[in-house]
Amino acid sequence: MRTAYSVETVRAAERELMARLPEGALMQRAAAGLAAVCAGLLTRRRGRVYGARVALLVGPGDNGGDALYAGARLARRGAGVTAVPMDPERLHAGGLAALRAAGGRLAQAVPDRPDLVVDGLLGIGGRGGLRPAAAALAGQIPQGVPVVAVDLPSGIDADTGEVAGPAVTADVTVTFGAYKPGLLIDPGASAAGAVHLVDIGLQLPAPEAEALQHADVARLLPVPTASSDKYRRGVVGILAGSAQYPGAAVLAVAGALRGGAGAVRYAGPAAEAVLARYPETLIGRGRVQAWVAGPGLGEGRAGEVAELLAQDVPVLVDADGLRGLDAGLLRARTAPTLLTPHAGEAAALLGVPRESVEAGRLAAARALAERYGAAVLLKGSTTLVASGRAASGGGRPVRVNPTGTSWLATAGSGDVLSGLAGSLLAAGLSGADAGAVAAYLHGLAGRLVAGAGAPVLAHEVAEALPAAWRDVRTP
Ligand SMILES: NC(=O)C1=CN([C@@H]2O[C@H](COP(=O)(O)OP(=O)(O)OC[C@H]3O[C@@H](n4cnc5c(N)ncnc54)[C@H](O)[C@@H]3O)[C@@H](O)[C@H]2O)[C@@H](O)CC1
Ligand SMILES: Nc1ncnc2c1ncn2[C@@H]1O[C@H](COP(=O)(O)OP(=O)(O)O)[C@@H](O)[C@H]1O
Ligand SMILES: [K+]
Repeated sequence: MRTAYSVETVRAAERELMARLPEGALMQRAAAGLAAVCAGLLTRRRGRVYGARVALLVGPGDNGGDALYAGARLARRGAGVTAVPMDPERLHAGGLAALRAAGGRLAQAVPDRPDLVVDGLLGIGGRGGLRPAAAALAGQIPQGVPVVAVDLPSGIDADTGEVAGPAVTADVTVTFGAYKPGLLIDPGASAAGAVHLVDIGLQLPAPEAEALQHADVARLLPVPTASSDKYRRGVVGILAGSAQYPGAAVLAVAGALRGGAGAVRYAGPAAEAVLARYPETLIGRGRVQAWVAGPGLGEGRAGEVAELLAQDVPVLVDADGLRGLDAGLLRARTAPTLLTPHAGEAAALLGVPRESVEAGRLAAARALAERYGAAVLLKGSTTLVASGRAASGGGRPVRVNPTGTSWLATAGSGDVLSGLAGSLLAAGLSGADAGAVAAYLHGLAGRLVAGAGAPVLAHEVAEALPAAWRDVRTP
C-alpha cells in the first residue's frame, strides 16, 4: 500500500521528530536524499556529476533551504551550482552559507543551458498558484532540461493536487517523509513526474489517501475454492442498455463476466445482442447478490433504478442511472451502494460546474460520498474511490488508483468498469474495495492493450482483464 498524508499530519510528525533531533538534522536528511537523486540523474545523462551545470530556483522557506544544502553537496562533487533566488532578501541563511562555502554562486536569472534545474521555490508551505516573482522564475526554466522538484512541484496544492495558477512541471519529484495526496492525484500527479520518497524517519498515523499495489489487490480478489459453486461465488445482475445503446449492455456484461462472480444475469431490452456475444449470460430478473444499474439505459428509466435501490442488495449505479438520484433514498439503504460517475456526472450530482470537479477531484469524491452516503468511484485521469464512511467519520482514506492510461478515455470503457466492479460487489467485496480493485484491474488491462501507446477499444479492455488478474496474482 502506498500511503499519502496531509500537510497538517506531516508537519505534526516533523515537529515531534525535530524535538528529538539536533537542530537542522531533518533538513540534512532531506538534502542528502535530494542530492543523491540529482547526482544519479546527472550521472545517467552525462556520465558524471563533475562539471555539470545545476540551476537552483530558491524560494524563501525551508523548501529553498533543502535546495541550497543539496546544491552545496553537488558543488562539493564538482558541479557548477548557481542559485537563483525568488527574493534575495529572504533566503535560508544556513543553506546559502553552505552553498557559498562549497563554491556555489548566486545569480539573478537562470543561466543558459543548465544540465539540471532544481525547483526549490515552494514546498508544503506554498498556498495557491505561484505569485508573480515565483512564476517569472519558473517561466525561465529552459525547454528540454530535466527538472527535479523539491518535495513537490511548486504551485501544486500538496493536500489535493489542485493547481490554482502557474505551477512547475517536473520530471522527477523528491518528496520527504511521506507522499502528499497532491503527488498522487491529477493535475498535481501529472506535474510531479516520477516520485522518489526519501525516508527522514517520520512516525505517521493513519493516512488521508492511499494507493493499492499489486499485493493489496491480490489479497482482495475473489478466488474460487474447492467448496465454491456458481451461486456461492455470487450472481451479478446487469440492468443496462436500451434500443438506442445496446452496446453498453454487452460491454457491462463483458466486464462482469471477468470480475469473479459465478454468473451474470442480464435484465433489459438488449438481451439478443448480449446473448449473441456472451452465451454464458442468464437472461431476465432473478436472485442476485449485487446489481449494476445504469450503463446505456437512456432516459426515462429512473423508476427501474429506484426499484433496485429499494431492495436490500448491493447496487452499483452508473451513467444514466445517476440522473436525478435521490440522496435520501440512498442514505437510508443498509446494503452497500457504489456510485461510479465521471466528472460531468459528479458535477450534476453535486450541482457544481464540471471544471470545479476536475480541479478538485478529492473534495468532489468526498463530498459525493458524504451527500449520498455511498462509496463513490470518481472516474477520470486519476480515479478516486471514497468510501461512505470516510467522509462522515473522516476515518477511511480515499483510494487513489495508480494504474490506467489516458487511452482508456474511449466510449464504452466505463461500461466495462461498472460490470467489473458490480461483479466484485456480488462476490462479496465492500463498495470501496470493489471500486478500488475494479479501477486497478481496468487500468492495468487498459495499459496492456495500449502497450507502448495505441488506441484502445472498450471490448479489448474486457478481454485483457484475465491477463490483468494473472499479472496481479503473480508474486
Ligand atoms: N519542517 C521540516 O522539518 C522539514 C521541512 N522540509 C522542507 O520544508 C518545506 C516547507 O518549508 P516552509 O514551511 O518554509 O514552506 P515553503 O518552503 O514551502 O515556503 C513557504 C513560503 O513561501 C511563500 N509562499 C507561499 N505561497 C506562495 C505562492 N503561491 N507564491 C509565492 N510565494 C509563496 C510564503 O511567503 C511562505 O513563507 C517542505 O516542503 C520541505 O521541502 C525538509 O527540509 C524536511 C524537514
Ligand atoms: N484522461 C484520462 N486518463 C486516464 N483514464 C481516463 C481518462 N479519462 C477517462 N478515463 C477512464 O476511462 C473510462 C471512461 O469511462 P466513462 O467516462 O464512463 O466512459 P463511457 O461512458 O463511454 O464508458 C473510465 O474508467 C475513466 O477513469
Ligand atoms: K518545490
